Amino acid sequence: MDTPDTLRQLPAELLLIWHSHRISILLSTASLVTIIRFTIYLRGKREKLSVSPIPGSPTEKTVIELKPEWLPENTTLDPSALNIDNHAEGSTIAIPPAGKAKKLPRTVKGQRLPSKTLKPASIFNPTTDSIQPLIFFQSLSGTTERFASKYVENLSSWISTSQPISSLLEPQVHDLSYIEYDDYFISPPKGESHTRYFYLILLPTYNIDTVLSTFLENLQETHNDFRIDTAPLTGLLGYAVFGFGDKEGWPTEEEGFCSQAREVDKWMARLTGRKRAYPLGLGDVKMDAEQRLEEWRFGVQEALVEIREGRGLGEGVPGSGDPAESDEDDIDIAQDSGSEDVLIQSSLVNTSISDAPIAMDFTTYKSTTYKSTTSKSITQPQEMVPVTSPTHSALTKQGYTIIGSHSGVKICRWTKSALRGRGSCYKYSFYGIASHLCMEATPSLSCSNKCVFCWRHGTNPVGTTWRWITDPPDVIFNGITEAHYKKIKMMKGVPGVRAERFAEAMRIRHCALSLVGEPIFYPHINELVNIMHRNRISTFLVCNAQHPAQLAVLVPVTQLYVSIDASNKQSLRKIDRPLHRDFWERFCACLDILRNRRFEQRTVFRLTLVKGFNMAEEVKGYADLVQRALPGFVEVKGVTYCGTSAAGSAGLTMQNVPFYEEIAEFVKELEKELESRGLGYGIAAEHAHSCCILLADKERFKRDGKWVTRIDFEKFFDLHEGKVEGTRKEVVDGEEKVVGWRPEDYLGDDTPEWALWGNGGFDPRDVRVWRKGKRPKKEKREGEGCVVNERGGKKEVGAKKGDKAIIEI
Ligand SMILES: Cc1cc2nc3c(=O)[nH]c(=O)nc-3n(C[C@H](O)[C@H](O)[C@H](O)COP(=O)(O)O)c2cc1C
Ligand code: SF4
Repeated sequence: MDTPDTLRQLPAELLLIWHSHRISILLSTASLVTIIRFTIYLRGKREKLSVSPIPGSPTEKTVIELKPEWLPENTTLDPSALNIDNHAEGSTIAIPPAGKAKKLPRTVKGQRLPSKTLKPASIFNPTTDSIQPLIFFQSLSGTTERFASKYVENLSSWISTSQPISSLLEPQVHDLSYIEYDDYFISPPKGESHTRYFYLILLPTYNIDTVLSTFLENLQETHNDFRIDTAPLTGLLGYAVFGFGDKEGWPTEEEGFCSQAREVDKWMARLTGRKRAYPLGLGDVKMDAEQRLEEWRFGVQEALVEIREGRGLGEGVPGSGDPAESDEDDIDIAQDSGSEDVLIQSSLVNTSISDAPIAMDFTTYKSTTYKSTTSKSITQPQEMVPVTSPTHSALTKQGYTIIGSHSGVKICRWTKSALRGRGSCYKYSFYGIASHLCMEATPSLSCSNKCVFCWRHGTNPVGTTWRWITDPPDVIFNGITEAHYKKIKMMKGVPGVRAERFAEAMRIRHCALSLVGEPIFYPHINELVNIMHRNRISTFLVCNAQHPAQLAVLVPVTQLYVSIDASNKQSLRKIDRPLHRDFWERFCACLDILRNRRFEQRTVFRLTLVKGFNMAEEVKGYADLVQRALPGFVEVKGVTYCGTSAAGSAGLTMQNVPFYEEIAEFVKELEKELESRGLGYGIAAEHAHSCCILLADKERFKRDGKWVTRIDFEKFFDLHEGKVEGTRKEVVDGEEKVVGWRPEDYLGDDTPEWALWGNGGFDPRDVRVWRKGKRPKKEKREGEGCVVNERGGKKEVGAKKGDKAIIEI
């Protein structure tokens, strides 16, 4: 009978317990719920963080459907045939095109550029004249004298074995302490009628008054003497100067390293009317003088051969200045693009789109014929940029060399800057690419977008399909490298070019396949990339995310870029003005392919921010795209004003150019947004001079807590050649096997301190040069990583109309 009573009393008991303990019960329940929720959150976060794990084990891949219309015109896609190195593209399945009619094989027509005959130097007649090298030196304590006599010995022995001996005479040596300056430095010596002189000057530096100071004064006086021509030594065949100094006491050029040799080089340029035959060589007597002098000797010998063969000093950089040259001379000609993204106002590119000679809008890609702007039906493949076309001459005037009929190469302004020791582009700070070792080229001048900030689409062809006569990859490779070397050689007389960098530049180490147009448009891009790798040239390839079929089968490059010009469909349409109707689907497919292939190569998003177009309110959108493709890196750059009518008609003005602080702010927000989604990206490095900031995947590109964004290029080539085994594994026939390498296999050195976020990104070993009147009154750091220059209190960071770069080096 007890039980019913107890049951009856239970509600009252429970009520009593509730009343007396309700606070502790409520508190305990709340704590328990919090603990459970927190644990779930933490787990979720850990799981999310591992979306980009280091793949020790097989990685999942999604099947991406390639639509038939995405496949290149006149081709059928056979990924396995193109899968030259057995990389893992098999899992990015390219579904064969349903019902795509087989066409006849594409016509491949190689075309070698007709070699331009160089004008013989008027002053030297190779059949009748001979070259007399005169070696001048000055030495106070004997070091330069010793180097000079060794130099003469080596040069003489080279001359004695070089053919024809008759045209190159045995060198004569003169100690500057014992000659009459007027015999040699007011006019060339009066010798035999067919003897022409070539001066080589070897000098130490003394920051005290010595006989060297007298020599320098003499050169200066001769130049300024109103009775004498300002360039009385133009009759010389050429000259070259080598300086000896001591870095222990004078560590940098700014602090006086070899300053007198630099002065003499400058005065000789004026007196000879710019007859510098080889860049100024500099050697540290306690370190590398011997090696530098040997390199310089080889360079001088090459110059002598050129003269002997009637080619003079080469063509030189057009417009490299007037005879009154100085260090402030700017070698960049007005229409020099500077780099892939630095855009400069130029009348040359101020061509309206409607005037573009062969702009073709293939929005009806299914048709078998297409119409040019002249409405003429064309059924046969044509040359993309025929030699006779206005496009060819416009691009040539802008400094491009056109190879065959659809490839181009151009020397970028950073390459020139690095040759002069004035700093490399951001790719040096981030990845270790020294700009003087880098070639910028494209195998396709044509593109399928008409981006508002691209100044080239006024002159370069556009189209959605490849319907041109196709040049073979070896012809392109030979053509672009030859043209690049020729352009480098043209720099040898430019003031400030350093002999050792000039010598190094004669071996291309890197290729930026990004110049203009769309490189993966070229049907043999894989073979071209393989030729580069075989020649141990690294490849940085930038594509516009409009060609998923080609991207799916691209062989792994050293670093693969996708331009992310907007975060959503509307914005992308406005910015890129794509020719493809299904541009957004193509774009998304490319992101999925990039995700699938992120363990085969380093993948990068390149964001170009345009204020008022693709910046405000788009952080979340960009984060969505990063989450979708999981690139290893995100490079964020500010657009630079291009000033073309195309840009103007798209409503782009100077107001659209973001300040560096705005870019930095954007990047910080993006980092926060990615972090909130559990994606482990952090701000790794910056290059304030080109308004560029790098975000990287912390899980993959940090080692022992330090950023490792740099690349071990030699290791990359060794992996490519199979000298070293990679560590990328996949399940093949039910078994886990090594199938290739992964980006982690060719990580380089730690990112240098000066390149890290917050330190500006300028290599302290280079010399920072400001154009006249442009040096900021004050340079200060505002917040983390933002460099703000103040000129008269006005902030001037970012590009500005008429400026090649606001923060110059
Ligand atoms: C008093 C003095 C001043 C010097 N000043 C400089 C200088 O300003 N910059 C430099 O690079 N080296 C400087 N040096 C280093 C010399 O250029 C270097 O030792 C050179 O090899 C000397 O050459 P010589 O033995 O042929 O005279 C200086 C050396 C001395 C003794
Ligand atoms: S990557 Fe090469 S081509 Fe591009 S800007 Fe730098 S140096 Fe020039």
